Amino acid sequence: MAAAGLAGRSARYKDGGRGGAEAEAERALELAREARERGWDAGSGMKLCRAALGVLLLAPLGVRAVEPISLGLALAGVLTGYISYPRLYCLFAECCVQKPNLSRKELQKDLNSKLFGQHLAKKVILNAVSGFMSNAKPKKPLTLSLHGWTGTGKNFASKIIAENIYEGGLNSDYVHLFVATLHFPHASNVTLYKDQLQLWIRGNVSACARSIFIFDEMDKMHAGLIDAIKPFLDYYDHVDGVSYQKAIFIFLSNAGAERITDVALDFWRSGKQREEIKLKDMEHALSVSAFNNRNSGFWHSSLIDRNLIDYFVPFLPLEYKHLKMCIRSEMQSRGYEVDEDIVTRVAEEMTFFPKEERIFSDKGCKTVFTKLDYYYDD
Ligand SMILES: Nc1ncnc2c1ncn2[C@@H]1O[C@H](COP(=O)(O)OP(=O)(O)OP(=O)(O)O)[C@@H](O)[C@H]1O
Repeated sequence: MAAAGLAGRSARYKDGGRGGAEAEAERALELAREARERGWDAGSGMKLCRAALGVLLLAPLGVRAVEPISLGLALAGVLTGYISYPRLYCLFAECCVQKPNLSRKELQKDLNSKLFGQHLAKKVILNAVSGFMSNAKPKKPLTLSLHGWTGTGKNFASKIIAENIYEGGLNSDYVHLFVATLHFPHASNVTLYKDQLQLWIRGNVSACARSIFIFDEMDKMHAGLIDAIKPFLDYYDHVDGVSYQKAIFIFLSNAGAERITDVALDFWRSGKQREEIKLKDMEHALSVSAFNNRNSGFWHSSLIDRNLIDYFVPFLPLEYKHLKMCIRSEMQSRGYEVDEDIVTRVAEEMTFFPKEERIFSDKGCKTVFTKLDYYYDD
């Protein structure tokens, strides 16, 4: 039906008399508008508009030499094909909701094979993200707050989530990363940042409802700034005509890392496996410590107060055996054969805490890769 309607529209244009590249561009724009009305996302609409612009730009380069009706037919055919078969279009260009049915299995496989020593984070992320993505009408956006010691995989886990939703992962047009010290450096500009943040998020969610926003260094964000996005995270169907319910917000922070370490240390000292640690052993404590920590971007934040964060996800400090796993994985990704002797030597160069027991790496897996360079410097 849709294809017939659009084909009919372009057939009528053929007799319209103007011909030429301008008219083709107009037709393409009209098709783009119609595609948008039919519920296509704005990102794809924009790309169709760009296609129209392309025709206009090609005109002076001799495209006019092509017989206008054939050109029109070809262009309309391609555009109609794109509109009738969005997936076809998405084979060639990035689309909003590129993988509409996120594969729970793929996400699970990625988390299991890539993220080491984080049984709690894996479980929460898998259930939260796959459940949210399979819900056609979520009541609010998904909000995850990832907490833990440096180098334990918070950014890495966000990358895995992004890659399972958009092929471009963190480089996708629909995934946006904010780093507190880079994007919001000056305390005196908080009011300005609040306005900019709202505008940026509103613009991007209007273009793609399934946008992903990652806020790194939440513990360095000026208090109060993050509250600017509270209306977008709440249970509203629309805010000023825009629905935020399909977006994903991920907050990363070191706040609460001491609390997580204390629990992990208690388990270790009492001879229990770290895999026995349950989410309930930490989740509440994490939200309280983020809320009460003056140095946290969540300090007295209404996002916590109003229960708008869906999950507080603890990242456990990494042990010697996890560092070895990171090193092996890096060797494989560089195409080297795993050399256990080098793995051990690199892992032993790292420093561990607490001083007496030396259990947890104080930089997580963060610097093991540069240390590896030393052994392959030939
Ligand atoms: N648990 C882990 N499993 C596998 N690799 C990891 C893990 N933690 C860290 N890494 C590796 O170390 C790199 C740095 O980790 P990442 O940036 O995710 O740490 P982070 O927790 O975000 O640290 P920070 O709080 O300092 O920002 C990752 O890109 C990844 O390669």
